[in-house]
Amino acid sequence: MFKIQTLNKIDPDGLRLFPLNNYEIASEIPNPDAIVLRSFKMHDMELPSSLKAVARAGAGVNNIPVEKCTEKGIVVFNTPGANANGVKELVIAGLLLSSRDIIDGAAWVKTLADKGDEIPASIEQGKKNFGGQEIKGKTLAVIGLGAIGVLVANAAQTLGMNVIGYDPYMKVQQALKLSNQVTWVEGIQPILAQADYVTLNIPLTPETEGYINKEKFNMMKDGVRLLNFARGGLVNRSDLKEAIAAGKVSRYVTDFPNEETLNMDKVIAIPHLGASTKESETNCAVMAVNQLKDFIEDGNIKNSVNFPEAFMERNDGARILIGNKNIPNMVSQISSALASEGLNIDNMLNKKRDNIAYNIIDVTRSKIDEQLISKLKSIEGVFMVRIIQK
Ligand SMILES: NC(=O)C1=CN([C@@H]2O[C@H](COP(=O)(O)OP(=O)(O)OC[C@H]3O[C@@H](n4cnc5c(N)ncnc54)[C@H](O)[C@@H]3O)[C@@H](O)[C@H]2O)C=CC1
Ligand SMILES: O=C(O)CCC(=O)C(=O)O
Repeated sequence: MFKIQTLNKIDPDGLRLFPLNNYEIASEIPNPDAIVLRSFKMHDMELPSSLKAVARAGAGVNNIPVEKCTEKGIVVFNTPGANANGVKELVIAGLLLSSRDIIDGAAWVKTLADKGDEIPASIEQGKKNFGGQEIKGKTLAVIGLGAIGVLVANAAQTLGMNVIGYDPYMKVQQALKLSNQVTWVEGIQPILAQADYVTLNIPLTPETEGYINKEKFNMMKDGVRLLNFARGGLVNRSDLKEAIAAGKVSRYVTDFPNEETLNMDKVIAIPHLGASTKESETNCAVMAVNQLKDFIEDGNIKNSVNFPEAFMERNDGARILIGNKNIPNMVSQISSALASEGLNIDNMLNKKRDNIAYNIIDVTRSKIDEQLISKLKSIEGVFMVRIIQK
């Protein structure tokens, strides 16, 4: 029986893919084999020694101690692109909310509820206070052309915006999806200088923390509208406050408000709703669960943020999974250890990512003595060993 701990509410259409005869799923469960979560912050959590994998039903992994997981041989997955359409639609809503005074206007019109027959005339009289501008013909800078950024760029372009994009690390598969009407800009200064609207669609990492700061605000046009559906920590709050007070930023739309931004003028705050649609929640849960099952049952890895991609068809024998430092002479030491137990390697995959390597080894024997685990773990550089018996 595999034990799965859920740290957030996970869409049932995903969870039901775990066959109940083989999996136990609960929000509190001792010695879990794997964790599935959304935005729960794991940084202060003790990682149980039983834990083999963490699956983020979503894109951002800044709530997971990825480095610590890697050291402990815990594979961390996310679900690239699975909620991108949900976020794209909210970013488009954010573009419109920042352009038309829909929120204030809708709140004001409610105050007329007891005015009876005077309501139509009051509306016509008062609506001048809630005017706006159209997005057509305006320039939108998309910072980060990943799953969400590309969808936002393409959609905004079809709404008549002049769309420019910036992403020094853009993947080929994303480039192929980007409309040829979107202009690629090489530097951050030239893209910010042209934009009437800026949307942030990059991950929060130690490198991007406080990415939008005084220096970047100074590169922007006066009255720019800034949309942040990525993470609150990307924007330096005190610099934002100054930029709003100086009229540099005319609207800040954020899916990640906090005490400071909620108390700032010109801020449109949304309670992290980017991926809160049935479609996105199901897509993320289904992808997370399928990836997790494939890893737990067969050791295959797809869409991990810390381990290499690895897939090997199984034979009729047992499977050995080994994580080790990416240093010379590991494969030969591992092979010798297996040979010393009389095990015959039938098939083997060795994949590398940065400073780690991951091996899937199928042997001809269907049952292996579990003491092989400690033998393999005693090899210097090996940090994870698992045996999947047939
Ligand atoms: N509001 C919400 O509910 C959601 C928010 N997000 C946030 O949006 C972020 C992006 O999501 P996806 O597009 O799915 O991820 P992704 O990984 O497909 O795209 C991120 C892109 O940002 C680029 N990038 C990284 N650093 C950059 C930099 N310094 N300058 C310019 N580009 C940079 C990468 O090359 C990549 O193309 C996530 O990391 C997450 O924080 C994601 C999903 C839902
Ligand atoms: O699961 C959620 O609602 C959060 C989605 C998100 O922020 C992400 O996927 O990075």
